[in-house]
Amino acid sequence: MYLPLPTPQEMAAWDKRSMDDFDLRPELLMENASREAFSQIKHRFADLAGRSALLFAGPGNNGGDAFALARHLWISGVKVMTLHSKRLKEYDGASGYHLSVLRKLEVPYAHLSEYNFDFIRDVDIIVDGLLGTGFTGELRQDYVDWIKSINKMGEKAYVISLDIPSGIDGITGEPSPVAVRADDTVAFEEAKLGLMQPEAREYVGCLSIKKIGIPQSIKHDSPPEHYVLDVDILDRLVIPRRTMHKGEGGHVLVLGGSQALSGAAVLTCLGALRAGAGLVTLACPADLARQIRCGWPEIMTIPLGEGFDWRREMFSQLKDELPRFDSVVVGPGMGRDDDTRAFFCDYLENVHQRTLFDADALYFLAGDDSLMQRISRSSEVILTPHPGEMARFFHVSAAQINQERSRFVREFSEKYNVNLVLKGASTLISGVDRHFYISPFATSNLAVGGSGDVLAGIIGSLMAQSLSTLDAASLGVYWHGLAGKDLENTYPFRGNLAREIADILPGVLARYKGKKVGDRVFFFC
Ligand SMILES: NC(=O)C1=CN([C@@H]2O[C@H](COP(=O)(O)OP(=O)(O)OC[C@H]3O[C@@H](n4cnc5c(N)ncnc54)[C@H](OP(=O)(O)O)[C@@H]3O)[C@@H](O)[C@H]2O)[C@@H](O)CC1
Ligand SMILES: Nc1ncnc2c1ncn2[C@@H]1O[C@H](COP(=O)(O)OP(=O)(O)O)[C@@H](O)[C@H]1O
Ligand SMILES: [K+]
Repeated sequence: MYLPLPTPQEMAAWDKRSMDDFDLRPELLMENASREAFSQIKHRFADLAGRSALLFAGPGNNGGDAFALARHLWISGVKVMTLHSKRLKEYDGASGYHLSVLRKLEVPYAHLSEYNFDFIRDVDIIVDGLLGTGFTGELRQDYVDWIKSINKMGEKAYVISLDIPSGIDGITGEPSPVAVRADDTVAFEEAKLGLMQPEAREYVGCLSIKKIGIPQSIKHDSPPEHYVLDVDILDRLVIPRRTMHKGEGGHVLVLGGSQALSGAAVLTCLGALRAGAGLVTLACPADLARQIRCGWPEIMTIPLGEGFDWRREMFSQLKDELPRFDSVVVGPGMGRDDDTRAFFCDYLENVHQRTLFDADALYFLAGDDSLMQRISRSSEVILTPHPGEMARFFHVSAAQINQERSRFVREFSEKYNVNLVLKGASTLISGVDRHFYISPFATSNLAVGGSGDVLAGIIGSLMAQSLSTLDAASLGVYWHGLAGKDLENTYPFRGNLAREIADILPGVLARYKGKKVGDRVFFFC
């Protein structure tokens, strides 16, 4: 459901406790790690005997993993060359141990700085064991050159990165300034946070997570701050009873739409209906409601006042009706003028406890901290900004938000203590439980106008179906991402409509719910 995403520091603490409290020797963990990488290579190459492999072993334990792996490949008949970054006598600890076994087996090795890559013609397998979670800062120049050589050879050869592609920052996922482009990355024990950041996507290749024997209790006692959403989050949706009635599917109220932007509110309603809400009602200015009713018979309407514009007085018409709804989505296509703002302020005075704030509602909230104070510390509300909307809360640019997504989300959560979804590739969710949940999906098929409106409807629908707000957000973001990913098959060059994201939701659920994905992070390759 939620797979741990430790930072390098959190991972190092788990490693240390394995040794200190359980006497698990690092040589053993390294052996387990190398065996897992070995089985991944065997998965790619049916017959290993006679193949050639070039292993890059860095100065730390990541290099030790490469030494242990070199032994497995050698024993399987692979022509192995191990390239080490520091002098042999400088290796100690677990890496030194695995190196010594390798030397006894007389596996060929050479010092990286003395090795001439010009002589390499064809190599089948390249193992990247240069740098793992101990990498910090900017790569030194010799590493930049080695990584560039790996990537050059990798145009033809298969490249596997141990734990993390060398050069990728374990927290931000950024190449610093270059990084290995792997076909496969085998993350040991858990995927590290950086691997799930959008910046790392083009380097990681197919990511698998392989256990190496860290005791469960250690992870339980010191849980990480971040998690990635996993496919079994879909199991939160139970198969509906055959005898259910529509009221049991939840009733969502959408407050949105304006003359210029009626489509946004309709898309939110469609998202809610396709995500299984039994009833969806759109409340909007009367003339708009009349138009929408003609085109969308499934959407019920509450026509407010007269004309096409929002007015403060319209709220009195709605106030007494609010309790009959199971959730409210406010903001899509609502507009930003003063009268609309006045209506919104009145809504905030009487806010439904299960409210999702999106689009123009976020615009109003970001512009006036006193409005935010009215909903802060409400554990069942949720805000779903895209980076541009988030930027308004912090008076920075969207680019600045994207550079430090986790930091801004953390600051926001600490200040207001509400649930938050920061949209975009690798959407980030923070719950009032103070944990962070990252979506595994980056797909351009979701980058289309109206896609966020659909997401608001999905989450609103799940909130109405009695899921906790955090589960509704996590499941909604995953389901929406899965739909986008699925659309890649039909529309590899994009061109899908936002409406189609909503329309395929039930089919996507039927196809992927309960699907076993083993230890691979679904859809990452
Ligand atoms: N611990 C365990 O039990 C297990 C750990 N495991 C494995 O160990 C990995 C973590 O190992 P680790 O901590 O030794 O770090 P790792 O990334 O190999 O090397 C760090 C060294 O890199 C260097 N360096 C740093 N920054 C640099 C830069 N900017 N530019 C250039 N060089 C730079 C610096 O060395 P320096 O040359 O400066 O002495 C530093 O000392 C982990 O990812 C997993 O694969 C598994 O075997 C399972 C058991
Ligand atoms: N490259 C991408 N990868 C994954 N999801 C994306 C990507 N681009 C956009 N999305 C998702 O699509 C939706 C876009 O929402 P938003 O920007 O609010 O659009 P709109 O206002 O037009 O509805 C969000 O859920 C966002 O996370
Ligand atoms: K590596």
